Amino acid sequence: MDFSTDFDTTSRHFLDWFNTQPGTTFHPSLEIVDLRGRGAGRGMTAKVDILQDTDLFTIPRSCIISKDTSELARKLPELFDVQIDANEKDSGNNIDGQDSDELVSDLPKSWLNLILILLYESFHQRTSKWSPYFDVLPQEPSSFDTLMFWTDEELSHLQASAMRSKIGKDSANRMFQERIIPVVNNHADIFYPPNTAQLTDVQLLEKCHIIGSLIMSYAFDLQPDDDDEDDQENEDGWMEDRYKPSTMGMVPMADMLNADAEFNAHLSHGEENLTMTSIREIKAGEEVLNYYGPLPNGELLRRYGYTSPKHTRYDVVEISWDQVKTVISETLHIPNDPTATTAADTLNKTISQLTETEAYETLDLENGFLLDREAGDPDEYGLCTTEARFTAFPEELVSIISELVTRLESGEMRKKRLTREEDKKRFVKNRTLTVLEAIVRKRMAEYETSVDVDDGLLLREASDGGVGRRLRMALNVRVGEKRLLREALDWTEAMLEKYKEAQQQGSAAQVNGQPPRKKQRKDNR
Ligand SMILES: C[S@@+](CC[C@H](N)C(=O)[O-])C[C@H]1O[C@@H](n2cnc3c(N)ncnc32)[C@H](O)[C@@H]1O
Repeated sequence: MDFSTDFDTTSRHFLDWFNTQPGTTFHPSLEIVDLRGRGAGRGMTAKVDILQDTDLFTIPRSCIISKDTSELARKLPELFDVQIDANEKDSGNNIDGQDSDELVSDLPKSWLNLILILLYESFHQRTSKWSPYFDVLPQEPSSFDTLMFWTDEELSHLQASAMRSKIGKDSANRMFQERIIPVVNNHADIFYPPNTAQLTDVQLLEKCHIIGSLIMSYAFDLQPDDDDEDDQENEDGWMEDRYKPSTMGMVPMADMLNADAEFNAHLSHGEENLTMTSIREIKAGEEVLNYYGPLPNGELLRRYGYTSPKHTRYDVVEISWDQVKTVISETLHIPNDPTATTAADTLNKTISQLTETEAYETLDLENGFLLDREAGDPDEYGLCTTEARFTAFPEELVSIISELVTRLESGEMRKKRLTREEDKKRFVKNRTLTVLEAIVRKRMAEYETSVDVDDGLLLREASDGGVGRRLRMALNVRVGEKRLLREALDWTEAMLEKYKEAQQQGSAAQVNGQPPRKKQRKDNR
């Protein structure tokens, strides 16, 4: 069988099915295309130029798979009536920035509901009204490139990226075993069609991972109605289409769009329908693109299984508190404290005293710190018009290091006879920058290869595709992080240089102003 014809036939069946659903619309200038050649699966392109503000397609809410439409919710209403726990309320689907173990145990009810619904619907796929839709959805582990499905060897190519600790496979297993598998087994008569073999727990667990990953990369949050929800928009008026507190659902056709940091389509949520609209002109042959939010490439890879050069502007590097503490202990002069046995004790004591103060008591050091760029938001046409630049370290990080310098190096300041407030401030700033520089260098050293080596590998990939898709994406993530560290280092060195100049000018000003006598005599000789 011709592989691509099969792919196109499945796409066509899906489109035909979509067009026969009551209330749907699909603009005749659009087509579903095969983008596997560039690792992007199915996507949608414009056949001719499409004007801004054109309705591209409309999906009635009745066509969405959710608790409002699935038979499962009617057959087992008790599963869906459960009140949302206080700690789940408004956690929405926002799983940003959480570590793996918190990640899944806190999974909101809307995710759990949709996992159960999709298990039910996929078991009844043959008779389901969504059958042609299921045919275009990935249903095998091999269809996913999200980090959950990478081998340890593949993950090792991410080197020192914090993404490796954010996959959460163990906690996902636990959550599926505790909150999904027993429900399916206890209601096997409903979940499985008559005369079908039940899955073993091992098979169910694998299926849960597939469905969980499908939801992560395909599902939408269903806002009640855009008109009622104006206040949920961010400053630029962009509501990201995922990860908001609400019901989750699978939205046929909307999820056939790929996405990028620059995009040209937007999904609005009406009372009866969801409508995808062009937010600027889409030229013939151009891909129609949605927006997943300002995600760094590592996060894009974890959730969606791809990386994009346009998302590099949102790249981040995590710095753990342990790393900060190690550098502080290696860089600052820790004074002798008769009540502490070692320098490490003195440092710990100083940190405890500091974090007990009002200014720092709410700071959770164990969360670490995030380096990123000032990247701005896409404009109303979905374009990123400002250059993304590293402009500062996180305020809390700078503040805590400055405080520790002030407390730990007061003896150094005395030794240097720094009595004027401005001299002390300059000293603290300088030492803070020195610590920050050392932190960045240490973090850089954790990656096994340099940017140059990685660039060489990426060049090889570009010329002969030699390194493979997953290694290329891992390279994109780790190179992006290293470039950000490089920018942070350049910025820090430039600031240190500025302070050095200011210090020199400061001492020159002292000489010109009220110079110490001894020095003046010496200079005059
Ligand atoms: C909502 S689906 C989009 C349709 C999908 N391409 C398909 O074939 O079904 C999201 C998935 O599409 C892929 N994708 C989305 N945007 C992409 C892009 N810019 N480049 C490559 N793959 C992309 C990723 O695999 C992602 O998990």
